[in-house]
Amino acid sequence: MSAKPLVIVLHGPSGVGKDSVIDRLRERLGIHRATSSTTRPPRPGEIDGVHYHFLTEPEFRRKIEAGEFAEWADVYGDLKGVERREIEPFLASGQDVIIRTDVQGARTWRRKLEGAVFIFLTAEDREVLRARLAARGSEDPESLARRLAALEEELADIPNNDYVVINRHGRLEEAVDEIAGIIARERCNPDRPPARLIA
Ligand SMILES: Nc1ncnc2c1ncn2[C@@H]1O[C@H](COP(=O)(O)OP(=O)(O)OP(=O)(O)O)[C@@H](O)[C@H]1O
Repeated sequence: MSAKPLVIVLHGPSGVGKDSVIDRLRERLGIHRATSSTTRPPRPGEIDGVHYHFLTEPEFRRKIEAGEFAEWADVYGDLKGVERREIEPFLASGQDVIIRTDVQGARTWRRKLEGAVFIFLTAEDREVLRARLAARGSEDPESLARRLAALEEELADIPNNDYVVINRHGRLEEAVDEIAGIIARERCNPDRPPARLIA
């Protein structure tokens, strides 16, 4: 039996290291990261087609109508989503795809994907996560409260995932090794149906 290409859905609390892990997996395994599309304007340094596909709202809505989005949502007034072209052609050519998302997105992807592997990335404990949020957030207590609530919502989703990986402080490479191992194993898992988007 030949190995089947995989879709990995990676999520976890803000600041836990999702982008860092994905960057290393791309370097090591050549996995394709599904680039999201958004209607928000690019921030300084962000490149169209690399960090996001930046679309106007009419363009985004036209693509929704045309069925081009695998998943999309209105996030505080900005439209965000992942187009099918970021997933299907890669699977067709035998390449693995990794999707970075949040807990809301993970819920949607569970309905939209068959055969995907859901990985929750977290830190050593809740206190590390809370401290990280407090350190990088604004002083605005409302925004910190919103971040802490989002953290609890992420953590409550842990049991709905296939794997939980801990990204320990200063030990990024160990988390990357662990995920690379999961990918190698799941590619050959005879019980997992081939990854596909549910139309
Ligand atoms: N194992 C680790 N040890 C120490 N620092 C780390 C580790 N993993 C990531 N970091 C650092 O933590 C910060 C946040 O990482 P990153 O941006 O990858 O997180 P994220 O989950 O993608 O965040 P967000 O969800 O907010 O976009 C970065 O400065 C990164 O270099």
